Amino acid sequence: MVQVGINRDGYRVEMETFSSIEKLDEIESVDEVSTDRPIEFLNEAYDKSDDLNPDEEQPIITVRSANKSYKSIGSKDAPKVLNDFNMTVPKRAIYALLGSSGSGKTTALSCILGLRNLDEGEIKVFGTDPANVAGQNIGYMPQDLCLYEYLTVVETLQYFGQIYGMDPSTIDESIQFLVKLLNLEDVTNLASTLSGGQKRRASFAIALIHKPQLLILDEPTVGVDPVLRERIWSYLRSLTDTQNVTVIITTHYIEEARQSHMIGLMGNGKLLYENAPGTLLRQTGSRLLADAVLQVYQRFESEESTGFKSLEQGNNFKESESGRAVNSSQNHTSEQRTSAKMIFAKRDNPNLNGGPVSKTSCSGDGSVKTLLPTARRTIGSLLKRNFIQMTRNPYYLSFLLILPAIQVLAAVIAIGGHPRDTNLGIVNHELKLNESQLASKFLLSSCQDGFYSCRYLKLVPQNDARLHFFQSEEQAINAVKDSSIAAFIIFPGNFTTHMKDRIVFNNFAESETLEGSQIELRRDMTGVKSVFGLKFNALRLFNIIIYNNIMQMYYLSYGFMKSKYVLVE
Ligand SMILES: Nc1ncnc2c1ncn2[C@@H]1O[C@H](COP(=O)(O)OP(=O)(O)OP(=O)(O)O)[C@@H](O)[C@H]1O
Repeated sequence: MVQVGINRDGYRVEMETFSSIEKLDEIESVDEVSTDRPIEFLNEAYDKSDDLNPDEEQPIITVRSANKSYKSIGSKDAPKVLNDFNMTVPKRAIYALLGSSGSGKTTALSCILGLRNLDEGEIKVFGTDPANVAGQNIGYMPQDLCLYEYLTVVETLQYFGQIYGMDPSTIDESIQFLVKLLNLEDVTNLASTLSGGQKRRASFAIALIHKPQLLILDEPTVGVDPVLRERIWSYLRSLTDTQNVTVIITTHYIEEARQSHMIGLMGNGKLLYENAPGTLLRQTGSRLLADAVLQVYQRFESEESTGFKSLEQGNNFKESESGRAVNSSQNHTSEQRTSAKMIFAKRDNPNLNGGPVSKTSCSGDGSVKTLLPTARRTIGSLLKRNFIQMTRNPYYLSFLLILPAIQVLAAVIAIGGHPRDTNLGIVNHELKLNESQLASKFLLSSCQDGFYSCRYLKLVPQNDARLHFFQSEEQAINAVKDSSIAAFIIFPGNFTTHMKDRIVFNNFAESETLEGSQIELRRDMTGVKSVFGLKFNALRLFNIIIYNNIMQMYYLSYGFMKSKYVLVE
């Protein structure tokens, strides 16, 4: 089948179209185009939309009275981006959504995809809420490209194929086809090195890779040369004609929308007109779709400024048999009808706007048995993608490698490491040291092992702490204040006796016993670094002495220590 298009110089070009993967080989010579016929031939060749027969019985998407605004924090009255927006996309149709920049096309598409929620209104996709539609059934090409910088085009396509649960041979087959279709020559190049047009084509390929039932394409032909653009449209037509696919496409190239089955014109968040492009051409008496669309907008603007007019008042569009007004649907509410501003002709085909919607079956039955392999594949492909990305990005990789070292360093700087040569005070009420003993620097060797406090202190490694004995807590606090010691430990009088009682009576021990079997660590919190380490160390020693010497025998748990802090100003 010969398809006719227009080249950059306004000349007619011809090329063969194809409708399936098998036929792709036949159209490899897309460069062999004829440029010898002027633009006049174009209109006739393009104007095929009325011959098309999308399955009008089954709208695949219906949008009713949709309202949406982007509310930012603090702003109460954000303008409506979708303002009582209605839309009906028949099954197996190419639906071109046209409108000026900022008219709300992308917003409408993102709501249809379930990426954004409406403020009011209803959207049905495959007869259900968009949130319930399985990803496999939809191919979406966003305006912002969805490529991974450090993956090649092939790897990206493989990744998405796996995510969609395709088997490797089908993925390869699809990739081969899409490479030819979209002239993706440099498929082994990283996405970051592709030109803008190449990136768009790769993004388009991602939307097509899993052969979805519904394609939503946000300006797929931007930056694509006219011959390839024509080829893309031919392919979309073949998908709708032969493979039951439905396409919604946005474009700023109005003439190319002649190849769609339906056009929807958006303005100020409303759908102003919805019909076959051929019908619009007839209604407006235009030869170019751009002229016809312009007339619609002019009419809309004049009605906006003069107030609403009824259809009969000043409608100079020719009526068409199949023409239909977007907002005058019999299925719409009276409020919707009141809000209709642009009415071209009566709607003769009730099937287009409403009726039951068939629900496409999702792949798999949703049971754990079928979900598990899919989940495994998805996790596998995610891991593979992350691994490739990581290994190709030297900065990221080096960061990942040194991250644990940075974390350890930060922890050491913040809380301090193992204490070394810390001056540790001891107030041991068990020993009842007198002034002369303290003055002559009481030595640990004089501490008798019968006291558990002595056993404890003998476990303190000499490198970690130098012990300084004090008679009272006040003396120790003063030492902390003048920085002679960083912390001190208090052993209560009869510590050993209370410890033994506690072990014997366990949960039935009296509060005096519980109090008397605790040691206190008081620390100078102005030097957070060293005292954190001290606490850990003191606890560890306490645990060792108690556990090794006593508790192990009775199978008791430990945790008798409490700490108090001294803040030195
Ligand atoms: N995330 C957002 N937050 C706030 N405002 C937004 C956001 N996205 C879009 N808008 C605003 O909503 C309006 C419609 O944007 P939208 O992208 O839907 O238009 P569009 O018709 O797709 O435009 P274009 O043809 O240029 O892509 C614009 O005024 C835009 O600034």
